[in-house]
Amino acid sequence: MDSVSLSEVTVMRKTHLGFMHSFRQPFSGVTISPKFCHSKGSRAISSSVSSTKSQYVYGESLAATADSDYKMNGLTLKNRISSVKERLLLDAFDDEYGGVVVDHGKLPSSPTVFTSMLQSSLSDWRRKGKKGVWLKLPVEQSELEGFEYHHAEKGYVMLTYWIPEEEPCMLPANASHQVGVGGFVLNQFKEVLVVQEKYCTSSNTGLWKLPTGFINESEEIFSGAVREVKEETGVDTDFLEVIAFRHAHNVAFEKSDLFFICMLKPLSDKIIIDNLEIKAAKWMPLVEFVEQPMIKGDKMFKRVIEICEARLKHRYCGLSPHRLVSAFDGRPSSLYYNVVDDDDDPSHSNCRAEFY
Ligand SMILES: NC(=O)c1ccc[n+]([C@@H]2O[C@H](COP(=O)([O-])OP(=O)(O)OC[C@H]3O[C@@H](n4cnc5c(N)ncnc54)[C@H](O)[C@@H]3O)[C@@H](O)[C@H]2O)c1
Repeated sequence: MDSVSLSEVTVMRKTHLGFMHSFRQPFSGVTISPKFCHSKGSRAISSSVSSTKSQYVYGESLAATADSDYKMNGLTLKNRISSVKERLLLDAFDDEYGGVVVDHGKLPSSPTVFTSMLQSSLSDWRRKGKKGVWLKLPVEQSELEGFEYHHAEKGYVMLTYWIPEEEPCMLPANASHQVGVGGFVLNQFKEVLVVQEKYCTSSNTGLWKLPTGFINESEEIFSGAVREVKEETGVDTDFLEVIAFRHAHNVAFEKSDLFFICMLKPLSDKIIIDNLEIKAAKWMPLVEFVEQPMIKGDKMFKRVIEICEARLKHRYCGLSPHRLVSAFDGRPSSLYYNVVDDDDDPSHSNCRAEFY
């Protein structure tokens, strides 16, 4: 992913950012402490940028005394802020996970003001019990001599520069997708394993849904689905098939989303929920699950359930993973396909597998 996830931003007087020495203010006075947030799943960022516009709009009625002028939020202000720095906070929005997203369009141009506002803002967010802070550093506000941001990981920011002026830039773009998985787990009583999420949009409050999550870096889809179901519900499962996948765009900070819906066979039935993410989990009769207005009225989930039901009746067949090494790149990998009929060995057909 190409955004920096900051669990903590420490403001210091001197610059310790290595290459970021070349950043124009306001960032050259800021050190990002390496106290990184452990991110669950492959996504270092989340789709939570769909934030609710809210409170942290400050900076008005400044009784500043003058050293030099600077611009902020369209207002001409003074650069001496000692008398007001406690009151000056960065513009930010709440996200749906109890965090804040700083409005990067309204960052002050003065380094002193930025440093002070960041300090005050962090104190304010801490006091209010906020969790994750998202702070985007626009490339326009840096002096990188023509370099562009390519992507960022926890320990670095990768920059690129294309030298030949007469040739188009051929450097490959950053990764464009996040990969999610959902588990459809059905028991012998025709009950499906469902959860209620702790953090969700108001329209989804009370919805019983399939366990979903993101796969980790270098994790297989089949093991990621089993892990997510285990983490959220405590139920052990065996992977059976990818039943369908959805491709959606502009989901997380402009990145696309691949969502693999997987059929899993339950190996246990005792539910132990993950209190951090999940409000409740249970085995719910499939008929009741399907009757929920949000499922009934949602084209995707309605179709997913129809496909799963067709699969239960052996009228449909999903894709199962087959491990192989391709001579093309020499890497072990998983090829997902279905074996509908294998005359030599009918037991090979993944479409004959039962669910419980
Ligand atoms: N949740 C659904 O109802 C739903 C519906 C359709 C598709 N999907 C797919 O499921 C996959 C996973 O999506 P999801 O909705 O389970 O993921 P999500 O956005 O709920 O994130 C998973 C967990 O990560 C944590 N998290 C995410 N962003 C955070 C933030 N900004 N701050 C703090 N914590 C944060 C939360 O604990 C959250 O429960 C995706 O591919 C998505 O397209 C989900």
